[in-house]
Amino acid sequence: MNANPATPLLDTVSTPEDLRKLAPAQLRQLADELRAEMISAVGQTGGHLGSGLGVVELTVAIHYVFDTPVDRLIWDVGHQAYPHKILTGRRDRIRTLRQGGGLSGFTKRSESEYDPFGTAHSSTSISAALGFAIGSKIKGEPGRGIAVIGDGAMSAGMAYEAMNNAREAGNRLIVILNDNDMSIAPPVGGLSAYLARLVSSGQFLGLRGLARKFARRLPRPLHLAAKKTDEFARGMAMGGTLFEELGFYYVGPLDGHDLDALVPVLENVRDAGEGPILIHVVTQKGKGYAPAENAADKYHGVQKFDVITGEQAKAPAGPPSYTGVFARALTAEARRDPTICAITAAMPSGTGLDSFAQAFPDRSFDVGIAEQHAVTFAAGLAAQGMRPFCAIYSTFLQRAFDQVVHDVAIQNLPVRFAIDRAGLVGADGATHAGSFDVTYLATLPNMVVMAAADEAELVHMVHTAALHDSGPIAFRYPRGNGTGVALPEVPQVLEIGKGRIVREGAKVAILSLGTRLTEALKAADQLEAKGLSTTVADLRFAKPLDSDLIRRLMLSHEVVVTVEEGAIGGLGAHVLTMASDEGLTDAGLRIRTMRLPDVFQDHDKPEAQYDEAGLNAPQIVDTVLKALRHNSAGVNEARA
Ligand SMILES: Cc1ncc(C[n+]2csc(CCOP(=O)(O)OP(=O)(O)O)c2C)c(N)n1
Ligand SMILES: CC(=O)[C@@H](O)[C@H](O)COP(=O)(O)O
Ligand SMILES: [Mg+2]
Repeated sequence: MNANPATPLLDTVSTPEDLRKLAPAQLRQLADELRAEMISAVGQTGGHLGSGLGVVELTVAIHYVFDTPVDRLIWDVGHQAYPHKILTGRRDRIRTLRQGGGLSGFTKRSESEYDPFGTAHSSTSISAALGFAIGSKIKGEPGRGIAVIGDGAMSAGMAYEAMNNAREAGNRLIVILNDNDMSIAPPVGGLSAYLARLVSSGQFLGLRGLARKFARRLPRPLHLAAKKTDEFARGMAMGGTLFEELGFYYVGPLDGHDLDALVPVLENVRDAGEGPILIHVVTQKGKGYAPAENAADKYHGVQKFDVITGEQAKAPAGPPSYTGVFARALTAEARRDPTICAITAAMPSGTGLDSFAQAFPDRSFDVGIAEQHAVTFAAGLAAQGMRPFCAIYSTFLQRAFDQVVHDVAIQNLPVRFAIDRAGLVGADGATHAGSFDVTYLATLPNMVVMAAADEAELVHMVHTAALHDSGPIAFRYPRGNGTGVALPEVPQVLEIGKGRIVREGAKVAILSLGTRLTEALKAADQLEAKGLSTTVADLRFAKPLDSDLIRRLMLSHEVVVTVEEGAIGGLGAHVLTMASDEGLTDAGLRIRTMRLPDVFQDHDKPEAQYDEAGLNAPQIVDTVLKALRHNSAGVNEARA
């Protein structure tokens, strides 16, 4: 018991070992203190709030009952893991969340032994937990795989691939379905309706009902043991659930905020003979904090906020967000063209399609966390003569690469890809960086790949994509706000594969793709101040390249530098390939490609990330100067 009641219990709990010394009766107080600490911390840092609030009791109960970190606990997506981080030795750093050098906003192996697996992209937890479970079983080591997965994450196919394979793990795999009837937006699809039926069909299980139902689900020896408890009553048979059909013992639904129900069930499950087991807990996203409970999005992602009022810090009024510009441009296109429709994979607000859906509910589709399905669904729509816009963050589109190749590019279907969060995204870090879309798309035959240099260009690209019926086309744009440039009254149709000269010079040419254009122009000013006349081109297209423009600049300038917000294999690679194919590099032309470094960059502010990546104006200037200092011995000083 807590020696000094005046001391908050949370102050006595640094790790789960400390937690497990508490009496069950103390867990309620601990959970309340944990919730308060999380609200206080996120009020100062911003981040993901609603999800973590909903799993405070679950976090306490899991660490209380199971032998973490020997039992491998994996939080699907990981955005709900702040209470987990506070209870696993990171309370002292919780106010560094999502800041440069601070804690990650998701679970991360390098951060703690209590984070056995990094998460952030959804629906990976069951597969990973299965891996841990089978691994420890084969090695004869103790330890289970415990996956906590949300109802939203359960809408992704990968979760079923894992469950289909789970029988191998026996009782070493435990899946806890955290059903709060929310994704980022309200959940969609048949699964959501099914879970709602499960929850509504049986009352929340109290201990008696649980002992009854749970006992019925256990293999005979344990069933008999359960029979002895004074709680046991004649069991009621629960109709076979989807999960039981997949080979899981289904336990639930139970109240995920009731520690008196959670702890005994988890203890039973811990000691159960067979498996795998799926425990269905029902929680409330935003639980315990009225501003979150009352918000439509349950405060899924928040800015810093006043914990008393819940009022979030407002970003200073500035240029419109790229997301908002995209959504308004697409809505205008859809007014003009009834075949235009839009698809999101559970990110209606993040992609701006929530506003599109208000205007065109019958032409807007939220398919759940199902990017692979989203792409092939779009391919089907396109094959049927619709003009589908698939709006998926760059990083999440990675999950559907084969669908882009196999179902869209090979068939040359006119699917439009609106790729938001292109480039470095800041606080979400490496898992969410939009680093690879130019690399993985511009390599595909038939694909057209555009990158908007500013919000006016984005309007033109939405229009160009809307009218492009001869095959797939993608346009990318970053997280955050535009440059403040005036938006066009009338969008232009851009000529496919044609870039534009933004600034005329003579000695140095900077070939920019996307929003690095601002830094390229700053660099040109600095180079001009050093007497180096600099041309700046906005190539607009990574594929097809504007070969005429690039050739002309290469034949008339001494140094050519490409700059892009993407990894190797993107614009620079294509320009170098074109130059070498045409022998343009034979005459000693100095070409340098500037791109994201070959590392996964941690979270920080985007401007700091681009500084670290070496893609800001001073680094562009430095690259040019080093290229000009290239000495006759052929040793490139740039490497020095
Ligand atoms: C592959 C992928 N697509 C989209 C997202 C964006 N995303 C983050 S959390 C979330 C909703 C998750 O819902 P749920 O699993 O129910 O968790 P909850 O927030 O309700 O706790 C989504 C769509 C993601 N992380 N990964
Ligand atoms: C956890 C998750 O994957 C999403 O909530 C993501 O963090 C949203 O990113 P944006 O904040 O860029 O919309
Ligand atoms: Mg949910």
